[in-house]
Amino acid sequence: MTENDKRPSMVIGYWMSDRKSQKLNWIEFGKVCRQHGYELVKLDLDKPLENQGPFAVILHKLTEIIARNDEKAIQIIDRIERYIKDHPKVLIIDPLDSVRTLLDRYKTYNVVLNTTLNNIDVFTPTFVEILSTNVKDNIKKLKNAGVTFPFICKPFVAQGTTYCHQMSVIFNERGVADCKPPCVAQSFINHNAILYKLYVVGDHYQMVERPSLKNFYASNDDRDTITFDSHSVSKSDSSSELSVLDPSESAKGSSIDPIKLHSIVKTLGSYLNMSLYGVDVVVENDTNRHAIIDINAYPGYDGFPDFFGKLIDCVMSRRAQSVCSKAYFEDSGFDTSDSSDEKKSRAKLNSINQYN
Ligand SMILES: O=P(O)(O)O[C@@H]1[C@@H](OP(=O)(O)O)[C@H](OP(=O)(O)O)[C@H](O)[C@H](OP(=O)(O)O)[C@H]1OP(=O)(O)O
Ligand SMILES: Nc1ncnc2c1ncn2[C@@H]1O[C@H](COP(=O)(O)OP(=O)(O)O)[C@@H](O)[C@H]1O
Ligand SMILES: [Mg+2]
Ligand SMILES: [Mg+2]
Repeated sequence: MTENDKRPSMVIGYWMSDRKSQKLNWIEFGKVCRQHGYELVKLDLDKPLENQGPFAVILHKLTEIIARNDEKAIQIIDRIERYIKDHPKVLIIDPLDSVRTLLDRYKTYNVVLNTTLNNIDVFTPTFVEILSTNVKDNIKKLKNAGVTFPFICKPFVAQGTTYCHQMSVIFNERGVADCKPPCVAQSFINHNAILYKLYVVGDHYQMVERPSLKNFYASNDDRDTITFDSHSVSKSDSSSELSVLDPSESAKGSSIDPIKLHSIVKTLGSYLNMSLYGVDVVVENDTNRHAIIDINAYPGYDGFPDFFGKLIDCVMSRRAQSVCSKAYFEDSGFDTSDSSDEKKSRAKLNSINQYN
């Protein structure tokens, strides 16, 4: 009998950085898993996964490896993707293609743009990708796209690198030279320095309030670009001077609309095909429109009550869904290991779900 034969049938293979598992106190999740009949096993990314499973679920935060994109990282991701392809019954939280979309801010904003959220005054501020250092061309591009001053420049890569949270606020044409391509330029939305973070775990979500950037206004060529690291502004313990409203401005609170938050979660979950994600929302002063400014794969969940309880619940309900849909389509003669059939089956399932 080998080590693997002794294991219970339901193993959750997981990977995240040691830093993240320590922060989450991940050992406790092992206990929760055992109470629900699962065993939690950390993946050894340097070895074939075949010898480490069999896995019922793969749960991961691989953003930093996907974003690294060097030879070794590519090899690791290839190995994982091959395993997933060869074992179509393994549930993956979350699919790597969905995570890749969220690693690219430009793609992410386009996803939001194409949802129906606009109908309920939830929007993504006007944005454009900046790929060149040619200031004249960039000014033209910004104008054509309708990006207005001030705007915020964000690195293309959204997560998993040291530079991806380095941003700048640009006030005038002179400042356009400070854009560091490849980046996304996005109109700045004044929101009285309050950020709402929506943390999502499957069907559960929680909103927490965080500090954010103060209101900014366009300024003729006299105002210099502000550069900042977002992690020094919008963490629960941040106290940046960039969050202090000017004395002339009243700190009237914006009113967050719980129905809008609910719609954001219900809508984005299916568009993104993600179970573990976070959405940053700001409420525009005066209009009260809700702007989605950032979406993060597997965020920090700081302040999320009973995170592990909700996580195991999410794993179990996603498994139930995927077992049911696979069984249904195997009965109907679909080859669920064939990705084109998988797409067809998903489309069919979606149409069935509309009637349930
Ligand atoms: O560690 P935290 O709590 O700051 O979590 C980070 C998230 O913060 P949040 O929970 O939204 O306040 C953070 O969200 P923001 O982009 O800061 O809004 C990222 O998701 C970050 O991921 P990565 O390290 O860039 O891959 C997250 O970092 P990881 O810990 O997941 O690496
Ligand atoms: N369009 C915007 N308008 C106003 N403030 C913004 C906008 N986009 C980002 N911010 C501010 O910048 C911070 C970082 O931006 P975000 O897109 O969330 O990047 P990160 O992935 O680094 O968290 C936010 O927490 C918010 O304070
Ligand atoms: Mg953010
Ligand atoms: Mg982010």
